[in-house]
Amino acid sequence: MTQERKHTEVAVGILLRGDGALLLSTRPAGKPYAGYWEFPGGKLEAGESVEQALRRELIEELGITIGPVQAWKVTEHDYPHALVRLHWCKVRQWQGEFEMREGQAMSWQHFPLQVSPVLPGAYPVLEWLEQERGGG
Ligand SMILES: Nc1nc2c([nH]c(=O)n2[C@H]2C[C@H](O)[C@@H](COP(=O)(O)OP(=O)(O)OP(=O)(O)O)O2)c(=O)[nH]1
Repeated sequence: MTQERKHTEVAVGILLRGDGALLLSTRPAGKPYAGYWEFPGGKLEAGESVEQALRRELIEELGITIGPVQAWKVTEHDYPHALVRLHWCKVRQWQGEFEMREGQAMSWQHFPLQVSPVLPGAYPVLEWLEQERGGG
């Protein structure tokens, strides 16, 4: 019998600064793809909405409290470790000082990105963001 792989639901934040820069951070040691650059976020816990998960994850990972969350796109990526459904949200306001609570590195980036490698699940969204900026 074939079994459908169950999706892992993930909330991902695209933090946009006034000058158009976006925030990327590295995946902590011990996780799949450790050291790869990604947008901050993480898996939904039981009973959580995308927005609730994103608020929780950004406090846990970065120490910031986010303002309005704009649901933007939904993508899927099939990794060896998981089939993920990524719920991409734009965030333009937040409060608090950035603290890398999981030992990550962070970087505000413009296109073309100056960091690599980036998680493959983020490629489509990076392309759309770049197009929005008239970059190609
Ligand atoms: N945060 C984030 N995850 C992404 C991106 N692109 C992408 O494919 N993913 C995938 C990688 C992981 O399989 C999944 C996120 O899960 P995770 O392991 O980082 O989440 P988590 O912080 O809740 O992890 P955990 O340690 O609590 O299990 O989504 C991205 O840009 N940001």
